[in-house]
Amino acid sequence: MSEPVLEMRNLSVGYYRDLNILQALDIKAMPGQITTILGANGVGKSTALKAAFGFLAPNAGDILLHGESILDIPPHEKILKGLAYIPQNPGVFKDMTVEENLQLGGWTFRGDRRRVREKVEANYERFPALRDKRRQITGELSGGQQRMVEIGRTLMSEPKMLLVDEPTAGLSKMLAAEVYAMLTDLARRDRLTILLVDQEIRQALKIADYVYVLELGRNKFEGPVDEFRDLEKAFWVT
Ligand SMILES: Nc1ncnc2c1ncn2[C@@H]1O[C@H](COP(=O)(O)OP(=O)(O)OP(=O)(O)O)[C@@H](O)[C@H]1O
Repeated sequence: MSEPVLEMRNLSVGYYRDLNILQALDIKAMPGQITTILGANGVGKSTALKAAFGFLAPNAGDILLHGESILDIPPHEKILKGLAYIPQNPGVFKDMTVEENLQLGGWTFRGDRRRVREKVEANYERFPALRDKRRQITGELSGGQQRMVEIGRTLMSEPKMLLVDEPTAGLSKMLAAEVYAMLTDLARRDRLTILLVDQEIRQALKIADYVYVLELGRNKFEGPVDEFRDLEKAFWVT
């Protein structure tokens, strides 16, 4: 049995002192798998990802990357350890071109221009639409295309594990399908480990290997995705 890449262990965390949104949460993301966290609005799914990346300090519990606590490691150093976070709201630099945004994601290569060029090229292969728009100011792109730029920029740093929050929010059906296909590809082909929070329950279940369902900041149930085929039985979905 392999060890988890990322583990939230007994994690209690919130936005105000003593007010825990997540209460003794246990989540494991296994290597090369897509693990999804599902639950009703406001149960704390996004909070779990923010805490995992170090934007919130837990009141109790631990977060482990390859078995080592990362609580004291600031977010930018987590990127150097192969952990990347794609938040819900696109954080692209709107005044810069698409290519400049992608290049910025290559800061981890510390000036190795050839490597940055290679990775930018790899992104154009992944998202051909971005190649066509490479010289365009990112703020002029559609919301969906900006989302692509953001995902592409995150992948520039060659992460081994991705925390992904609502990756298709605001995307057209076609772009959303591309994003899900890309996430599947990253896990199956490149063996990335993915922890995915998604409102699109059916889509998430199509690509996930393992599922956690939260209720009011706590674990409700969990299991391999096959146990969630009967949505009515597993959820509130009708
Ligand atoms: N920045 C914040 N400051 C204070 N409270 C917050 C903040 N962000 C979220 N919360 C609260 O934390 C709780 C969990 O929010 P969170 O965004 O993690 O839920 P979620 O499960 O991701 O929901 P959704 O599916 O609607 O995005 C909510 O009650 C929310 O109001």
